[in-house]
Amino acid sequence: MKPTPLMVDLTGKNAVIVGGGKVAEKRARVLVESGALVTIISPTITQALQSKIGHNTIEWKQKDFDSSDVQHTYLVVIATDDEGTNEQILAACEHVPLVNVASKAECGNLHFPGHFSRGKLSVAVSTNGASPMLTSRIKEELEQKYDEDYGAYVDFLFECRQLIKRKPFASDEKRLILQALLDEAFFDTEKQQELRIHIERSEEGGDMLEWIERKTSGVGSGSQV
Ligand SMILES: C[C@@]1(CC(=O)O)c2cc3[nH]c(cc4nc(cc5[nH]c(cc(n2)[C@H]1CCC(=O)O)[C@@](C)(CC(=O)O)[C@@H]5CCC(=O)O)C(CC(=O)O)=C4CCC(=O)O)c(CCC(=O)O)c3CC(=O)O
Ligand SMILES: NC(=O)C1=CN([C@@H]2O[C@H](COP(=O)(O)OP(=O)(O)OC[C@H]3O[C@@H](n4cnc5c(N)ncnc54)[C@H](O)[C@@H]3O)[C@@H](O)[C@H]2O)C=CC1
Repeated sequence: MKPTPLMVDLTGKNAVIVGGGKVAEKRARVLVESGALVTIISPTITQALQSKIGHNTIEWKQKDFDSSDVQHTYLVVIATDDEGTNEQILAACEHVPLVNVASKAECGNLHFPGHFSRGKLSVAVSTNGASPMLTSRIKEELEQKYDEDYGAYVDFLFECRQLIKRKPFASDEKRLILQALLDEAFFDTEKQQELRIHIERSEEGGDMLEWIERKTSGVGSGSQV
């Protein structure tokens, strides 16, 4: 497998997880959050999974796997603790677009990276299966650096960018303004509010840049976050 990081929309897609253990539990959480319609095929499931059945979008078929379970599905997670069964499931998945093999990741075409979100910011870490523990450590470091408050800051950047896109500024000015918004001064919510108002009123890119320069330590001064 030669992995390519992509963002994928799974809303309303059928996803089958075979196995109901700890790995199935982790994958079910991610898939339900992404809006997929999840079916678990397994004779047993964990307590945590049991508490989710019937709510949101998880269904449980309490049975051993057979090949009809993976017809008409977009994504399959193979996560039983029986290697022979896992191989049999993989053989039945030829037509399935996305397949994750929990016990032998390189046999499928889908990996689950270590991942967290802060509002619109999404951070995913992968070592291409070399060391899940290193992934976990790097993810934890980044979670501390980009803490819970970061989501609101990314929302602010999103809003400003939408406003700036609609302005008649020259494209190089737009670029400089978008870059200047990354100055750490704009972590401050009062300054964010002032800036929003100023962008709304402003018709001149040059003036806008001068105003930002006065509010921050200067465009391109290296204090970007
Ligand atoms: C390919 C991949 C996923 C996939 O797509 O299935 C994969 C594959 C495998 N993991 C295995 C083992 C372990 N995985 C963890 C933990 C995590 N594993 C995660 C991701 C990934 N693991 C993907 C690649 C990520 C990358 O590219 O770096 C994390 C980050 C995210 C998550 O799982 O949600 C999560 C950290 C949670 C967090 O902090 O967020 C631990 C440690 C623990 O549990 O504490 C162990 C035991 C120690 C060890 O073995 O290292 C085995 C062997 C199984 C066996 O022995 O049978 C395989 C199979 C193989 O190696 O082929
Ligand atoms: N990718 C990853 O991050 C990791 C992968 N693994 C691998 O993932 C696999 C699953 O691990 P865990 O969830 O910890 O195992 P587990 O033992 O907690 O759960 C296994 C599940 O498979 C079910 N099962 C067994 N035979 C079945 C069949 N014929 N049809 C349907 N379901 C069946 C069992 O009822 C049970 O619910 C193992 O092969 C393990 O090596 C383990 C740890 C991490």
